[in-house]
Amino acid sequence: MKLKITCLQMDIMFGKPKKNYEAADAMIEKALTSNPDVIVLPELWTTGYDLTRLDDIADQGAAAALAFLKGIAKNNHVHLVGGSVANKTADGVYNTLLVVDKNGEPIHQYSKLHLFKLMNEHLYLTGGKAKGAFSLENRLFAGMICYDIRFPEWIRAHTAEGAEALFVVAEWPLARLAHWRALLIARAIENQCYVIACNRAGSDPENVFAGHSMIIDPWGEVLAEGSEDKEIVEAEIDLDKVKEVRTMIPIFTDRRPEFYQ
Ligand SMILES: NC(=O)CCC(=O)C(=O)O
Repeated sequence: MKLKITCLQMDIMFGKPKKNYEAADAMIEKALTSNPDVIVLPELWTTGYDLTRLDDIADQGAAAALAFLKGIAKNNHVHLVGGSVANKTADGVYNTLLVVDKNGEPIHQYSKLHLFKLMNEHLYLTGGKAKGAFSLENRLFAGMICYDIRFPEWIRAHTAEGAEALFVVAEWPLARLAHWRALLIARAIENQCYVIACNRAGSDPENVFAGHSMIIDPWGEVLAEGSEDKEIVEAEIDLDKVKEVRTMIPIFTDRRPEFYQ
């Protein structure tokens, strides 16, 4: 089964949701001209890392982001891995990834499990408590958020249950670009899955971000990679290749988890 994937490597205006909705809308309009099956947005794309102002700018129950994504998905018949947003709830603000299918139905939410202390997430955000697997077109995927890719056991918990592609939404700084590339390629090779990673471009008061959104196949080949600038990164993936690679080198049957604890 083939899917055309488009990553929106947006620049994100610090703490300016209205401007970011306008920017996303314009970029989606452009991306739709190549008829993608799935459009992916980056991490915290409505607010950026303006964490000290979350009381004012976080999205109550992710309602505004969901309304926006639902409209785009339904009007254009396109699936959206709608990045993540600062999601204000009764028990705290979560960094929540949103998935809306091409009928405009919100089918999945995943809140970032591992909070990144170097960017003060632990001071302002609440860590998620549930897994990131979801089903689309009858195939199993997993959604992950940025720092999560440093936890191979967390990714494996999803691929061992059958996830064939990993969507990673991110605000990954340029200072650690080498880690970003190596970790994503390693996660693809060791899990024999597609990795579709959408990072932001641009900068905020603390960081310059890396861009370099990547689409990697289950053999570890990079199918598409962005530059450091704002751009659209696209590739076609063929999910049948996952089975091919998993049959050639059968790590999921050869692994011996009973010895791993
Ligand atoms: N937004 C993030 O989670 C950044 C993670 C990161 O930069 C890292 O090095 O890990």
